[in-house]
Amino acid sequence: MSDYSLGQRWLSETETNLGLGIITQIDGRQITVMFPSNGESRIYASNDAPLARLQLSEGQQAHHAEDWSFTITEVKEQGGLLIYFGERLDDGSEVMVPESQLSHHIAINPALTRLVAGNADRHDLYLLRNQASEYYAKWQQSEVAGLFGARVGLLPHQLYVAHTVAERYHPRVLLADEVGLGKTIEAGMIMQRRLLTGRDQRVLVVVPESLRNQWLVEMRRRFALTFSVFDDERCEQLQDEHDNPFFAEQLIIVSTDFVIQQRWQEALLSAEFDLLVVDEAHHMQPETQGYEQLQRLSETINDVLLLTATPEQEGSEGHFHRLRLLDPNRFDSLESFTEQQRHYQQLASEAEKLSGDQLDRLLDRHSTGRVMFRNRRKHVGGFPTRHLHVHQLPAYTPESGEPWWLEDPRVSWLLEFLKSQKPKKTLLICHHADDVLDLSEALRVLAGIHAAVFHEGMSLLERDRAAEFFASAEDGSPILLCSEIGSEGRNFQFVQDLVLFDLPANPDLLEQRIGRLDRIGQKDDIHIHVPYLEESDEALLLPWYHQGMNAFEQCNPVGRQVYDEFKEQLSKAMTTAAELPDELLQQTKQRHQQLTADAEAGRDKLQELNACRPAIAQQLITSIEQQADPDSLYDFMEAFWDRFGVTTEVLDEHRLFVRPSEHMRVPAIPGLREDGMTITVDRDTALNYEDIEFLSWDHPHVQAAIELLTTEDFGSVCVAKLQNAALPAGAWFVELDYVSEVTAPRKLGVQEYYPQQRLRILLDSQGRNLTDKVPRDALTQQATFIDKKTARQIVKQLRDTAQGFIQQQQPHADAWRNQRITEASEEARQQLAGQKQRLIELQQHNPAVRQDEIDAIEQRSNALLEVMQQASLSLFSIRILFNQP
Ligand SMILES: Nc1ncnc2c1ncn2[C@@H]1O[C@H](COP(=O)(O)OP(=O)(O)OP(=O)(O)O)[C@@H](O)[C@H]1O
Repeated sequence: MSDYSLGQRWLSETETNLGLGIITQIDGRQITVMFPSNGESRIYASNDAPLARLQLSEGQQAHHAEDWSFTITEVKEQGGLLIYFGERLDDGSEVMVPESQLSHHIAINPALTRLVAGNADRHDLYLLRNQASEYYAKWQQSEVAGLFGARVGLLPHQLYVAHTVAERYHPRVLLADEVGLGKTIEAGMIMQRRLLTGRDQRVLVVVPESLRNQWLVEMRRRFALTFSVFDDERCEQLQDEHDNPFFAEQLIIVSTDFVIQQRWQEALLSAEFDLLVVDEAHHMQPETQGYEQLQRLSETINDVLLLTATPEQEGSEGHFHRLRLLDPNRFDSLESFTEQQRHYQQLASEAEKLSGDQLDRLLDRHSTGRVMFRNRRKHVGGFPTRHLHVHQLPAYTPESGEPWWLEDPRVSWLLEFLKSQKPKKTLLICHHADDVLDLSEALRVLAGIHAAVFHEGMSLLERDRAAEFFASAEDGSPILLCSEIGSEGRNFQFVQDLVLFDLPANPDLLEQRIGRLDRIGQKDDIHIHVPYLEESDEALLLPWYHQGMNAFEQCNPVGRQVYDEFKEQLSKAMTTAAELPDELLQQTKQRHQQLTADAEAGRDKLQELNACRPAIAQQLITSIEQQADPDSLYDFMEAFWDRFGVTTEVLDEHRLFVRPSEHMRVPAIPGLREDGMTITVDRDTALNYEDIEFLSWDHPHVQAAIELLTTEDFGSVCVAKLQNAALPAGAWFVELDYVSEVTAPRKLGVQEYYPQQRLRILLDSQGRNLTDKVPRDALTQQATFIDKKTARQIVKQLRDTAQGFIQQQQPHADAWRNQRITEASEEARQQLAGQKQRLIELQQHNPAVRQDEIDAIEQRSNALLEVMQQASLSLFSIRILFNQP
């Protein structure tokens, strides 16, 4: 008598992806099975059909074709058909479901489906799948996920800032490290961690036009982040296809001028960016269009990073307003902010006695605390010495009609200087673009030198080409002539000689100019040359800076304050005197010393306490170094490439070439270029060879490999052989891996509290739980390959018993999941209560703290607790180990 009846549900053993089929015809020696998932039918010989009957049991969950689920309480058979009795999950009502009414989407887990269908993969694919899942869980839970993959040296101050800021639910901070300490790198790291962990998805970067390309290149080169530059032309083109052109990309760079012109204001405001980054933010001055636009953007975008090395370059009021833009509750009045600054010294001595949360609270309440991070060279260390070389030259009176450069003694000095410099390179900065053009003409006419130039009259492309021409070691230009736009943000640390052809009156601008050379990556001492004419402005400014403030050879954090106090006297002296009056010099000196001492004991001390906590920074570095584990990463990827048909060719100890082959298991793997790519897992090699891929757990190709292995079926069921003489022949074990995770809108940031969780259960052939007694690795070491045919036979022989065991374990797995939910909920509740408390405390001092912000924390907490209750539990993989000594 045939086992088959019309209406029975069967799985195809060879094509489990067809879902659950239904017998629609039994015709002598043939049966027809229809698969509703794609409407196709298959005809099989009834004596040899590769089919497995789906028989669910008591306690299991099943899914009805009308899209509801139920828990089976009883199973009966009637005329060859199974009838399931049970309780609906949604309304608790009792139901009776003939098997023909089951959904074709198999409600049970894919691993179990494959087991039932008698399918098994190779042991190595199973191991790879489990490794991928373990690595993913580890990565998700790592406090440094997203910080592995940047092509940078691991510098404590940068990692501390990046980690602290990226951790916040909605970070809004001013990154104000001194010039050249790596604010762009910090911003990149914050972005990377937030993008990879799903906290942010859409980023808008606003930078001065002169830095647009540098940002683009730096983000690609250091972080493998591909930004798109948007300008008028690009937006106009995109307007045809998109109502809002900014939705065309996720990572966008625009220039500050683009934002200021306001043409795209409404589109920018409604483009749903998660993170706004503004470089050289000191230019955004209150009561300007730029500031207003920035303010509006910062009101609609939750996460904001403002970057400036000289926060007070345009005055302290502007600084206050930018802080206010970040946290209007904390910085509600200029008067109280100014008043607070008067007490910084007292605060600093109190703060020095505190640590951890107590310190944070104090800094938060009474200084720029949470909102501003300023690291200083002095504390970072390792910077080269700066040397000043002054060259006094006679004044001259221009003769009418002649170009000035024919007579100006600074030009002849420059020619001699360049001769003596060969083959070293020189950067020259002066204020005006006109002077740059004239000097370029002078060098060409008088000495046949082709100078690279960089000024606001050039297109962006021309500027970047000029910078490249200058940087080229073999045939590049010996000098780059820059107007003031080259004095901010650019990277020229491969140069050691800076000529200041004129001097700015603002000390912060001077610091910015020197910062082009004095930045991370500068390996040698720096030489600053100031050729100046007697009786010129520079003849006064030079001693004012040098003797008055030592501003050339040292960083000058109080320069702007000194300038504010003396600018009128200085400007008057420049119009009336040939030399700096001694009295003014002495006053400047005294005041500078005093302000420096005050700042050291007050403002700077507080900033230092906030900007980097060395023990935490060191811990982050240790975590990255330990968890990066390049050897395991390499082994894992090598096994992956091998199983998925990617060819590899060893180039040297640290470099490997990988390329898709014709025998790929899947058509394409994200992050792997079609024409192949050279990779390394070694950080130093990645820093030395910028054109090769730095593979880390953060890299898109590694992430794609992990996703492929864990979300598809590869390796979900396997059979392996044990050869253990201490055990009877035929003894067997089943090892189950469960995964629990929460699906929720990414912005809720649920993985912070409930990352993917894993549970392992090992049972022997009597169903006894041996999980704690026999670790996974011990079994893996003894396990050997079994051929596919034997594996299938074993699966078919054991699947019913194994299924029964799995069913028995369900309550245990459920209890484990519930425990995880309870723990994660408690952690979320406590942490969010702390955040709420901070705002409530602030509100007591500052009525501007809005109730809706406090409510927002409460709402997030409630939403998190709710979604975590829905954490899924799935059987991720099944391994059967069969003893054949
Ligand atoms: N951790 C690092 N590893 C390698 N290079 C780094 C690192 N940090 C910074 N750099 C390099 O040092 C230079 C200065 O960094 P960056 O441009 O981020 O500084 P910045 O503080 O933004 O400068 P500025 O104040 O001039 O705007 C850049 O060339 C950058 O690539």
